[in-house]
Amino acid sequence: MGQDTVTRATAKQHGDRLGSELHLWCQPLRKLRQEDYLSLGVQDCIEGLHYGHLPYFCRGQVVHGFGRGSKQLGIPTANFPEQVVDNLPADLSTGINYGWASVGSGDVHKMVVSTGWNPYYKNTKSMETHIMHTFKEDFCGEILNVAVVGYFRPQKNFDSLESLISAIQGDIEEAKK
Ligand SMILES: Cc1cc2nc3c(=O)[nH]c(=O)nc-3n(C[C@H](O)[C@H](O)[C@H](O)COP(=O)(O)O)c2cc1C
Ligand SMILES: Nc1ncnc2c1ncn2[C@@H]1O[C@H](COP(=O)(O)OP(=O)(O)O)[C@@H](O)[C@H]1O
Repeated sequence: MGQDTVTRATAKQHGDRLGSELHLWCQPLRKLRQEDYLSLGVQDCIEGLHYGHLPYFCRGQVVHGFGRGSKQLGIPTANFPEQVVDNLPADLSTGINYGWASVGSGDVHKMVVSTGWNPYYKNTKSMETHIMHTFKEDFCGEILNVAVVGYFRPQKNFDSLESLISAIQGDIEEAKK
């Protein structure tokens, strides 16, 4: 299946949800070569299309989370509001995914995103995105756009904060490949 097929299928699948915004998301995917697709998990995308959940596009206004990302983990994560989390499709697995993100109409960067109940903290369901970019300022209140293109692993419990941090850093390294 060629890359145009993936983006057309994606556009058809998600067109109603995102309307005219969608073509913006197809651009970074189109620029990639076949081997980049595979390393980014486009095989996952292709397989995901059969199951109807990947790639998954969503956007929402960034809200404050539980205030632990920067302070406890040293890894800031932008939280989606309840409406976005509550409207995630039932067939989108919880766990750790990766893909692309932009803030407002800014540049598109790689990202890792964690969706679920954070077994280490046992909180309410959240969807938290770490964008692999250094921002000059906090962007709480701005619109976050994400394109989830692949899946890494389920959320896990850990016996120490250090182990949780090390797992997240491993995900970030994996997403750089
Ligand atoms: C890539 C990534 C992987 C994560 N993996 C887990 C996990 O396996 N288990 C878990 O309890 N939380 C996991 N988290 C969620 C962190 O616990 C969460 O981001 C942290 O609690 C900060 O939340 P806050 O921004 O709402 O304060 C992960 C977060 C990211 C970005
Ligand atoms: N690279 C980044 N990825 C995600 N959020 C970032 C990043 N850089 C700065 N931020 C900011 O940090 C905030 C998240 O910080 P965090 O400490 O996890 O707090 P909270 O739990 O209150 O959301 C985001 O809302 C965003 O404004």
